[in-house]
This record gives sequence, C-alpha cells and structure tokens, in this order.
Amino acid sequence: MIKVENLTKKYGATTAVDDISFTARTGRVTGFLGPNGAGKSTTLRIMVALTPPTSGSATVNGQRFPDLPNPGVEVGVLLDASAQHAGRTGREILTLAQRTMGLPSGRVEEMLDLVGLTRTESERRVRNYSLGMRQRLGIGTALIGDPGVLILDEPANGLDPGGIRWMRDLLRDFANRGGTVLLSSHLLHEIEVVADDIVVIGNGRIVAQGTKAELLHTAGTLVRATDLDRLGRVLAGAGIVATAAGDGSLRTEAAPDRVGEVALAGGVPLTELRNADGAGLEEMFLELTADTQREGAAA
Ligand SMILES: Nc1ncnc2c1ncn2[C@@H]1O[C@H](COP(=O)(O)OP(=O)(O)OP(=O)(O)O)[C@@H](O)[C@H]1O
Repeated sequence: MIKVENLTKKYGATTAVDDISFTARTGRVTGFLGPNGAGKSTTLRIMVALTPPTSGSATVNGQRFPDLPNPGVEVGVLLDASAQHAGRTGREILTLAQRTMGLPSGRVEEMLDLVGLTRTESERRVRNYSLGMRQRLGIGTALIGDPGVLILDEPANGLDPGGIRWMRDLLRDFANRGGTVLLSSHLLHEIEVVADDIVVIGNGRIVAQGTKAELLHTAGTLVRATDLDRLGRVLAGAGIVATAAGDGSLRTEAAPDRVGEVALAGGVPLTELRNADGAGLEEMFLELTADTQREGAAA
C-alpha cells in the first residue's frame, strides 16, 4: 500500500504539488492521471526519496522509502526509462540490480524472458535501445526483486500497441496476485483501461479520486442533433432542462428513452443518444488540459 498525506512541494514561487492526499491500495491498479506539468512526476519522485517534500509525507507499506532496508525487494520503481546508464548493456543493468539486492543470479535470465528481451538484445548497449526496449528493461529492473509494490511514471511511453497490451496484462496480473500498482499517465484512455482506482491531479491539486466505476458514472443523458437549438427548444417544451456541453452535445438529467421520445415527437433527428457515463470525467479532464495549455501558451 502507498499512502500520501498532505504532500506539498514548492519550487520557489511554483507550487508543483499542493497539499495532496491519496492511497494506492493493495490488490489494485491506481491510475494517477493529469495533464503535462500537473505534478505527477514530482509526487512519484518524492515517494521514492529522489526529491524532498516541502511538507507532508509519502509511505510505502507504512515506511518512508529511505527507511526501507532493501527497497528494491519491497517496491519496484520505473520513473524515467531513458535515465538508465547508456553505456551498459541491458544484461549488465539487470545483473547490477540482482547483485545489489542480493538475489540469485537466475533472476536476470527470468527478467529478460519476462520482458521479452532476446539474448542478443540483452548484450547490446542501452544507448542503442529503442524507447520501448528501455521501458521493458526498466520494468525488468523494477520487478527483479519480486516487490509487492510498483511505482511507474508513464510506463506506456514509447511502447507499440502490442507492448502496451503486454504492459497492461502484466500490471493487471501483478495486482490480481495481491500487488499494489501506482502508474501515472497524461492519457485518460490509458488509465481508463487498466486502473481500478483513479486519482486525477491538475495544477498540483487533486481534483477527483475514487474507483473507476464511481468516477465514470455520470447520471443522465448525452444527446446530439444536427440542429442543436431546435432540439433544445423541443426538450424545453416538454419540461426537460438540457445544457450545452460545449462539444456539440446537450446533457440532461432525463433518461435516454424519454429524451428519444420527445425528440421523435418534435420531429428532431438525433445523431447520438446515450447514457452520459464517462462524460463527466472526460469533460473535467479536457478542462484541466485546456487550462494547462492556456497557461503554457501564456508562458
Ligand atoms: N526541479 C524543478 N524546479 C522547478 N520547477 C519544477 C521542477 N520540477 C518540476 N517543476 C515544476 O513543477 C510542476 C509539476 O511538474 P511535474 O514534472 O511534476 O508534472 P507532471 O505532471 O509529471 O508533468 P509531465 O506529464 O509533463 O511529466 C511544473 O510546473 C514543473 O515546471
């Protein structure tokens, strides 16, 4: 289990992480979702003691990372696959990890098999690896100590679709066997397909958190028509309050079948009619992303 309590990190006038608290639970994949610059990497770096917090704490299995006697056998970490020593071979990197953690030498071969690096690839220097191969090697290093907790920053970066599927299955299986997985991403879809729990961060603050089911469930209906004004008038005429969502659709608390009936009776052809599940999270995330882009453009 990973616990973050009232964590804050300031860089001069910038508050990168602003009083955040959340828990990544055992047996679950927790997705840490936020647009670029939201504070994800800073939070993960604090968890593994690469960056000191300004205030607050982060613990893994009840202990601060520096207090873990042999951290690699408790928590597997992959923050930046490109930061691995470029002059070493993949096999050398795994061997170093195996020796540092005091593990049997057979673990190196097991990890190479697990992450799908061939013997020839394992003997190449990392500077000649693709980003996808570096991610695989990084996952191997994170898993070599057979830890119960995994902390991964944007692990799907650089992986091809087959690699992304492989990573997802690996994380799912890890959590199903009782492990704790915390992974960050700036892509909603990536988190949506793999996470059980989601923590959304924007501008250093937690803006939503809960189980995937809770966050994706949005009451009401999403409806689209070519003539949105006319649809709005017809719905209003039937006493249905609908609001424009800004993406060419209307949202209403009324049920989809009622909206469909009213539109049909009013002679308005619909182009889409569905339960609004997921729309709330998507909208919130788009707003966060738009905010960040505006700030980026202003900078
Ligand atoms: N060492 C540093 N010095 C000053 N500011 C920093 C430092 N590290 C991060 N920041 C700032 O803190 C904020 C959060 O950055 P962080 O890298 O944690 O975001 P992120 O969510 O991981 O983004 P990305 O998806 O782009 O990696 C940003 O405004 C960033 O510019």
